Amino acid sequence: MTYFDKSIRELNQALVAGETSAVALVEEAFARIEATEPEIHAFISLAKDQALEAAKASDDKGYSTDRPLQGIPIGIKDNILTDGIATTAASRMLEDFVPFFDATVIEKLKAAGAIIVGKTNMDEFAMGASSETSYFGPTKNPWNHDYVPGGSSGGSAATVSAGQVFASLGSDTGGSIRQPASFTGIVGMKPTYGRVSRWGVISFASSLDQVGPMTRSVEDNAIMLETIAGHDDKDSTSAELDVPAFSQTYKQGIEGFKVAVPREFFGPGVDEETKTVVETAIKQLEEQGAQVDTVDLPNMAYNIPVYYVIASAEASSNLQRYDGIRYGYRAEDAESLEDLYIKSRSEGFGMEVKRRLMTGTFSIASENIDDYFMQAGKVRTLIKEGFKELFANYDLIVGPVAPSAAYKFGENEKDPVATYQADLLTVPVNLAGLPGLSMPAGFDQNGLPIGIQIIGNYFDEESIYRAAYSLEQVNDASQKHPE
Ligand SMILES: NC(=O)C[C@H](N)C(=O)O
Repeated sequence: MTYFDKSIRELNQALVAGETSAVALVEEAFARIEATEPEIHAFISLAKDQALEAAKASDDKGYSTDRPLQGIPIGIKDNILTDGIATTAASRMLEDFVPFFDATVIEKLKAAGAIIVGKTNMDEFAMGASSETSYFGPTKNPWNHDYVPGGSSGGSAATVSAGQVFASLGSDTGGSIRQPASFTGIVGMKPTYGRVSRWGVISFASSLDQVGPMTRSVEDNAIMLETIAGHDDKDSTSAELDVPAFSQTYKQGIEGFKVAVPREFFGPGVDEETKTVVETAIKQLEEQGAQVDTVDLPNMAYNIPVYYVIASAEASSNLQRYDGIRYGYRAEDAESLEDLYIKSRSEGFGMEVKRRLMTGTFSIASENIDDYFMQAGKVRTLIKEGFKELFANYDLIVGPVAPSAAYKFGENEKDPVATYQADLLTVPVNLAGLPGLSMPAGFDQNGLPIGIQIIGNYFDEESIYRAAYSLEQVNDASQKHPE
């Protein structure tokens, strides 16, 4: 019997009833990984021995319905530290780095009994939107191997979409959970900034980064977020708020919810198929009891420049630690200290990372900071204000996740700015620090998934899950899976 079309709760019931075991689930996960991985390449490293050991311990302990994640095989993005399992951020710089402690989110997942099968592929240091910038080579889209799975959490998306594991963790700085979820037809949640601890997560842009779950259903997603969320003394940006019971309230419906649809989310650059699919899904939300209004969201045109100034500036500061001395890649035959810095960083970082570090360093140089970084900060405040005004009157904001479905490999390679511009619908959510979810809404003419984005007010992931679940009941896009 195969369990790979089952939800986490169904698996838990099967484990409680003794119909299967964690060892059987892990073995099945690895059988599927061995069958599909040569084509898909969702993982940078696998941890079969550790996973089987954890599965045995889990089976010995026994199961109960209040521990839904116990015994469930999951994947973890390779920028989240895992004790004893290599964590590379898909960079040559960290190729040999094996952490000796777990990130807080990993501690929490392990405490809940989840079983880590491996570390998923990604764009190098999470910089990219196609997983093509990985030092270890790209991940393929399980729906069609000629197409990218999105990024930067492309491996986490592909492994869940391909049914290798039941859930994964991704990180989202400017869309890195939501866009690959959209491209691979799964559910991806970027929680509110501060909802989930980032202690032990390799920093990219600290005012934007958030960790979140990627799953095949809304219910699975709510279970995962409930497990990883909450205040952490080790991360001063994590909010001192109780975690709502997301996995209990998601079925409460959306009768009377006020939903805003910004005109700007359907502007130039967004293709017609995407608009049609998302508009149909919005009608379905209306049929479920939501009151939908078309609105204006000002300052949308500034999102991309503001994001790429702020994210790159923060990256240039965060990535200074990779200097060839403390840890990470060290170039051989350096002739001086400066030479060591230059050679190690030149050889250890890939093209896209270097591009961000150079533009980021430029925008915080003393002669430029007022014109670039400070200016971007001011516009960011205006962008936040725009959302705040909408949320004074609305419960949710919805629109597309990305301007199109997945594209073919190599399509954006020569034009990094085109790749940046495709982030236009996801980055405003990070700039404002709001929660946003992507879920399947339909398909394009090539049969590739198209997602809808549901954005909530600060720390209101609950309303997002309620809307997402309501839509999941009437929209059949979530029912389809790649062959
Ligand atoms: N990291 C992300 O969230 C993805 C975004 N496309 C970036 O490259 O910055």
